[in-house]
Amino acid sequence: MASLFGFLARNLAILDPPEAKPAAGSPLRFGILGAADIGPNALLKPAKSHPEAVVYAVAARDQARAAAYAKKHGIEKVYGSYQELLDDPEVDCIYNPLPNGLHYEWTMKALAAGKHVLLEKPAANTVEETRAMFELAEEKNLVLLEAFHYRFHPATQRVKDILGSGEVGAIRAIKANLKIFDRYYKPTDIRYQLSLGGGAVMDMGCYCINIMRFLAGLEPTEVLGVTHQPSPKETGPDSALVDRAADATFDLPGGIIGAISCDMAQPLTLRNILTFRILDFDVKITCEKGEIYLMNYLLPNHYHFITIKTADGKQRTEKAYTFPALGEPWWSTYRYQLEAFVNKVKGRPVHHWVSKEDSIANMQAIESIYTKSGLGIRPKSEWVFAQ
Ligand SMILES: NC(=O)C1=CN([C@@H]2O[C@H](COP(=O)(O)OP(=O)(O)OC[C@H]3O[C@@H](n4cnc5c(N)ncnc54)[C@H](OP(=O)(O)O)[C@@H]3O)[C@@H](O)[C@H]2O)C=CC1
Ligand SMILES: O=C1OC[C@@H](O)[C@H](O)[C@H]1O
Repeated sequence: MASLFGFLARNLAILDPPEAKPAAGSPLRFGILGAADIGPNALLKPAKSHPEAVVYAVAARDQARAAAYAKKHGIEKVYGSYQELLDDPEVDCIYNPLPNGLHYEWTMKALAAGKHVLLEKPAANTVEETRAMFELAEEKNLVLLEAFHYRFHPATQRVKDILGSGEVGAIRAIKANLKIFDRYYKPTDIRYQLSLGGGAVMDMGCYCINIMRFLAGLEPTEVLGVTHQPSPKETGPDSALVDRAADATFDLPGGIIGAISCDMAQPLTLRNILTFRILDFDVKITCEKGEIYLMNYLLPNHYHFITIKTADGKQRTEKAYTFPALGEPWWSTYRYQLEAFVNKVKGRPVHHWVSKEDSIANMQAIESIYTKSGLGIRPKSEWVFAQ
């Protein structure tokens, strides 16, 4: 009963977080590029409970759309073009949730305008673009973070700590899944458009790859095999080049085998429903002296569990919603991420981070899968950076 109450209380607070009292000094003013669907969960709600973050402006290609979004979410300033927002000197930080294929262009423009950037995953369409963005951020002494929000949550870090403790011994294999059911995304969704950087490996596989690399603490040396399903024909002329779903296996140093499985439209068959395959956000780490399983690594703030099986046949379950000295049970992955982002911009220590090298290596693994599958890497931006 107590845990049911905890679940409900936590999830109600995630939906409508308590408002923080503004801290003394000037808050960081964020501007959002695009009236994006993910904006409320990834930034607007987390900022509400952050004493030093304010979402001050939004820009959309259509000013009326930006105005409607601003009204709905209580955003002060509205722009009818992304560049106008970047030109606003009142904006300190940009949140870039544009389609993947536009990440590079608008992140480069934001950095060139002197703004820190919280950039949605995957960082860009290619490794080359990813590297260029991070190099410009370094050159300009600005913060750039690829928004792998799940990495900032205590549950993810707890799994990493258990692995590091030696309790279950060395890792032998990691299998990460991320699947969502059919009809969750419409055929017109950005995720199905090749020119916008579509594909399951880009959209969902990027998380599977990221958690595999993070937990192993190693980079894959080779893609051993890939299978993929093309997107439905009604998604557009490039559907054959846009993976609706993909499975890949990797060789990691030390003989570790990594496997990922992602699907943007898992068929709603009775078998898939009964075997819990239609919503699958889990990771299993098989080790020399046991096994760890994390159910829901993507959004563990809503609900998750970590099962630890040891060689002596014992099994226990853990949950981690807060760090010993940071967070509230209702803090979402995005709220933990915002905490780190604000601290980084303010020059303070951060509890966790996703580095430049990490983002480049993740993109490298994505490219390796697309190359091995024969689909080819996603098209690089036609926009050319001229400083
Ligand atoms: N961290 C997370 O949990 C999540 C991350 N994401 C990532 O965020 C990004 C956006 O995803 P999501 O919010 O679902 O996307 P949306 O479909 O809401 O698109 C985001 C914005 O892209 C803009 N846009 C610009 N050019 C185009 C174009 N040619 N076609 C369509 N849209 C365009 C639109 O802006 P305008 O308003 O100006 O028209 C739109 O508001 C992706 O990179 C995705 O991977 C998505 C979901 C969850
Ligand atoms: O968090 C997420 O999960 C589902 C994906 O399709 C989305 O883009 C993403 O970032």
